[in-house]
Amino acid sequence: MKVSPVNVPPVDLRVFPTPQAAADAAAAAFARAAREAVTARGAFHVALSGGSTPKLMYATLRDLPDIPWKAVHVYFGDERSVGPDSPDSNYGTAQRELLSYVPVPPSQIHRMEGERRPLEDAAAAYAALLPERLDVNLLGMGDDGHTASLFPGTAALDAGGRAAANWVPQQDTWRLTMTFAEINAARQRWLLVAGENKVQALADVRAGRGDHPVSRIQDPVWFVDAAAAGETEN
Ligand SMILES: O=C1O[C@H](COP(=O)(O)O)[C@@H](O)[C@H](O)[C@H]1O
Repeated sequence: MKVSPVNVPPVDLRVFPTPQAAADAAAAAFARAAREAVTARGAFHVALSGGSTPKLMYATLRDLPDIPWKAVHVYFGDERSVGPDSPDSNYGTAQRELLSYVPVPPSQIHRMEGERRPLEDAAAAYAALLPERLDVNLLGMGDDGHTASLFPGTAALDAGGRAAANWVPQQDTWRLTMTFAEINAARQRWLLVAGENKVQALADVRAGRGDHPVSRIQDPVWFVDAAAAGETEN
């Protein structure tokens, strides 16, 4: 089934001069959203993304004051089919770069069990532990326009439910991923995107071209560096 892009202009796209400036802005937004959610509902439910882009944001976040970490509940938008100690684990990256520095109670950190087999059981278990509604879903975008582990042409693009196991032929591997239904049910969706290698996919999305999975995210806030936005000077 072909779904029309939904985040074509006008979109909330914020462009920053450097990857660090984009990361700092996303970290500041995280701190603000956490305080607001805790004030309003007593907890902040946030899903983190994988890949390398969020590392700068994590490094900023761990030093920001006034984040109510004890009321933060952490989830993941996707995971590789590996255990938590693998260098490829999205949970492992978040643990090393952020969670080991901040006082989030371990019982409030909910990783996807990438080592579990069959992987469908891990997806079902994850769907069952997700909160009623995430406050913020922090996502990234690959240079092929994938987001979470929703890659172009893969079955999970059209999966129902909240989480799915997804065969990704481009990577010759299985992944765990939140579904678009779950991503779009969050109160807010943020895309943190940096690097020249993302420029074509982002230009396509902004122009409403192609069928990039990331285009199915409804009303995202984009935190983008100038290189990804194609705004660097020659
Ligand atoms: O495979 C993945 O890729 C995307 C983008 O990663 P990046 O390294 O280019 O930042 C990421 O958002 C996703 O969570 C991850 O598993």
